[in-house]
Amino acid sequence: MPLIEVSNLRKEYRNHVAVQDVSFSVEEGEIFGILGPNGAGKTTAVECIEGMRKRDGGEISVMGLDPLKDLAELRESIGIQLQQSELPPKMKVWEALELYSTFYRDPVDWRELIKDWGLSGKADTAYGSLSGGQQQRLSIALALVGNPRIAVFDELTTALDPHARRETWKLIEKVREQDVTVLLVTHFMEEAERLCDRIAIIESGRVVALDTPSGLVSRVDEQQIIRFKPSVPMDDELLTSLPEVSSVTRSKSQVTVVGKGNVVYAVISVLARNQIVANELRLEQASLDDAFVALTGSKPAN
Ligand SMILES: Nc1ncnc2c1ncn2[C@@H]1O[C@H](COP(=O)(O)OP(=O)(O)OP(=O)(O)O)[C@@H](O)[C@H]1O
Repeated sequence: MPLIEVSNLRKEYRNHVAVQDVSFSVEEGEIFGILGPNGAGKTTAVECIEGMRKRDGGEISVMGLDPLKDLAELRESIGIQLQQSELPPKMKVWEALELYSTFYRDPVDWRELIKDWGLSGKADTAYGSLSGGQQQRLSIALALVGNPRIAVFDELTTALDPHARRETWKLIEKVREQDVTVLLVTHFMEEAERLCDRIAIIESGRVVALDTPSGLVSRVDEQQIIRFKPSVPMDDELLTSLPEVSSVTRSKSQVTVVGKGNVVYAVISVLARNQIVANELRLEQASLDDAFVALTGSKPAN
């Protein structure tokens, strides 16, 4: 039985529908990703699962519990990451952990969490004096202090530099190794590809695709991507008029053509007929970025 089951979730804010119709299920032990452009409804959907917001329609079951009816019970089993502004800057690491321990019936020993999450020696440090990475580790430790079976991380790495982001990925994997199922909201394609067993891509409040990272990529796999720098200025119309070509975009002097079937032959032939040489020609396979663009029409975050 799935640990989390969401069916036809709907949530409106006044006259704006943030989540139209979202369904997915999360199996025990998974890192399940929710990916989508800004404003797609990702945070609203997970907040309905956590019981932080009341849904307007659909069904949610978290370990058999309904967030609308069984909130107190649910809070015992779901660890929610701390938002940046939630702790007073002068609160010490041990004070935060001890305070959070009092919220739960069966907390783990926070002294163990301090060791596990690399905060030894920082117990007496004020939250505001921790580095970004240390604050992130404390945020994870606080999510785990109630000994949850599920942890929800929403944009955990957004504010971090690429190095700290990669360090945090190791921590998220470590959370899973401790038998905690992870629901991960992210903007980052690389993060989703690296960490998630399955990903739901949400756009405009709907799930537009749900699959493993490689399953998502294979949906656009028959697409081919050709990049080159034309030897002379050229009109995009030459390429967009080809039936094999689905899009032509430019970045500085580079032309990127996406198409299907015999698109490589078609493009090279039309360039040759017009005496255009394709310099620095590269052919690429589809990636999760391309899948995201093809499925949502939006550019992924870098
Ligand atoms: N409290 C609120 N009141 C009114 N509208 C809201 C509220 N919270 C979110 N929205 C709107 O609902 C839509 C979905 O927002 P949500 O934060 O769930 O999206 P998201 O996919 O998490 O976006 P982001 O990636 O930018 O965080 C957006 O149009 C947003 O402006």
